[in-house]
Amino acid sequence: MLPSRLLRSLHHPLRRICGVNMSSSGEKRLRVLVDMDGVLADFEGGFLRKFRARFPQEPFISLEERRGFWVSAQYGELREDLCDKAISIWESKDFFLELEPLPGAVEVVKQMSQMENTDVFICTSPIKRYQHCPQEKYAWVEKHLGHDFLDQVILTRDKTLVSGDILIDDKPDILGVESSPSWEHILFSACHNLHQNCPQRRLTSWADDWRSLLDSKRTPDL
Ligand SMILES: Cc1cn([C@H]2C[C@H](O)[C@@H](COP(=O)(O)O)O2)c(=O)[nH]c1=O
Ligand SMILES: [Mg+2]
Repeated sequence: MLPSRLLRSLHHPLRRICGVNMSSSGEKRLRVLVDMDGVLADFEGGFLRKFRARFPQEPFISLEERRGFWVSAQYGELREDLCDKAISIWESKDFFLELEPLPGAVEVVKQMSQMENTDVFICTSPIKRYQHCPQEKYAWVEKHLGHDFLDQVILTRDKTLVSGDILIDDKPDILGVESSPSWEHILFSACHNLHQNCPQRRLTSWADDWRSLLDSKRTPDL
């Protein structure tokens, strides 16, 4: 790796060849990956509302009682057939599109993406039943963040393959084929992970100090 002062004097394509993501002013750019379900979009709230509306006679799990990432698993433990009933909710048309943004999420992502030397990408996993979900995820981003933001959407079922400095995600275990992902996983607090003692640094909500978190990952200009 070349010293950053030397890299700054190089032309842009060479900087890229050297594998360093630098701005024209010579500072290293921070790449932030932001998850969607449970971080930007209220998956848990949207699920519970639609589950109760569709299956009013069935037992349900309140948000306070949620434990573990997989909604389907906890419903299956409650009663075996409830697992498939839960899955049928997020496989339905308009489920992903109609999710409400979590408080502050849209405003923060807009602010973050306007920060100097900061690139923000939405990194989200679609379900395998693809009839509605992938298209609705794009439509959600367009609706809440605008058409231009579609350039910054990454749909993948393996986030370990995506390079970045930070991944803000509510899933405590993010696994894939890459055993050593480039990003630091910042755990976004959600009803299902509140009671878990996880090793990651947390962002407790979008009212938390996300700016300091980003700054802690910026490398000082040498
Ligand atoms: C809770 C839960 C979620 N899913 C699906 C729904 C989303 O497509 C992904 C989560 O995506 P993220 O990028 O990790 O936020 O998982 C599911 O299939 N089963 C569940 O119980
Ligand atoms: Mg998530």
